[in-house]
Amino acid sequence: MGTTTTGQVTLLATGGTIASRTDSTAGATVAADAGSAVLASAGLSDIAVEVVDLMQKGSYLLTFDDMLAVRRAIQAALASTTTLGVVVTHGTDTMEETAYLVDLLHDDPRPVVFTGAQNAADSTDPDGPSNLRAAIALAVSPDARGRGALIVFDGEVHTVPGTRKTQTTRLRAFGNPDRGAVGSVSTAGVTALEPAPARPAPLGTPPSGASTRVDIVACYPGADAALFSAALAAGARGIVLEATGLGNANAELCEAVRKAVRDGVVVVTSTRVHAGPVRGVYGAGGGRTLEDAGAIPSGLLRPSQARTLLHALLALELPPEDIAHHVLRRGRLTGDPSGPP
Ligand SMILES: NC(=O)C[C@H](N)C(=O)O
Repeated sequence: MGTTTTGQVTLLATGGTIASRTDSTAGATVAADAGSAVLASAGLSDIAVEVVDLMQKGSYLLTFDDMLAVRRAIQAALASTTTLGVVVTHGTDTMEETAYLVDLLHDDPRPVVFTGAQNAADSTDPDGPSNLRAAIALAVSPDARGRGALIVFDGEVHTVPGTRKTQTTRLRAFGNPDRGAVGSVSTAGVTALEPAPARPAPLGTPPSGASTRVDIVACYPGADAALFSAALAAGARGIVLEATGLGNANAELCEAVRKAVRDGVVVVTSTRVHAGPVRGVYGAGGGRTLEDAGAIPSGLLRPSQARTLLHALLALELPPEDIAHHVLRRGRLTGDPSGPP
């Protein structure tokens, strides 16, 4: 790897395809390997790695509180002054949510690097070992300090806001359509990163998010307010709209949003479009009407991360004005050219 280090990396294993094998009788692929097996697959001998087995799950099974458990395990690892950085092995489906929650709360200069795999550990061409080698190289790199959480996958390094899973099968699984990758890690473990951007102050860590319900409601041609109302009836304190285009809905949904906001529910408008900011431009049920109804535009955050942010802010019991401030500010942090953070 070419890096001389004193200290160790903590490998926090949570499951995912990087730890998965296919059961020949059931024919299904499930998380099966402990962290020690995941580490052994990387074949590293020149760096001390301490393995912590936190869970063994496909990331599609995780709850908000599982993600908070990842945050707490990172804090515990960083309590040791000899820990240089933390690598989290994680399923790819919801890595963008866990990494974003960790990034929002991270209050230490040492790096937390998320990685995983597209091909299972027992496949003919597993990508987990090379991704893990890159993640460990990044975790010990002085260049990675002060950047919060990072995602490394297929040699690319991403800051977390705005980054998401963009491929179901190809090895380059993650992308940030608005700002691109911020660096790379070579197969020899050499890291090259753009200068670190300024980071906002970390949020406090909520004790739990289990009693805070936040739903995502999709907008599409002909959508009525039935699903939005069902979310409210189920107890949602926050709703993220996966709106169309610049962040548009329709008159019926806007009316439902107006009533919900009046009742204290926080509504955030995101979009189903790949890239670009949400903007309140259109009336008659569009994004401008949604803003008038009290919905907060998510900037460049897509529904998965807008929901994670809203969940954290509501679990922290912040007042609605503060929630709006955080959503507006952090929605711009992914590189929206329309304004400074
Ligand atoms: N590639 C993956 O890791 C997908 C997996 N099903 C997960 O999210 O756990």
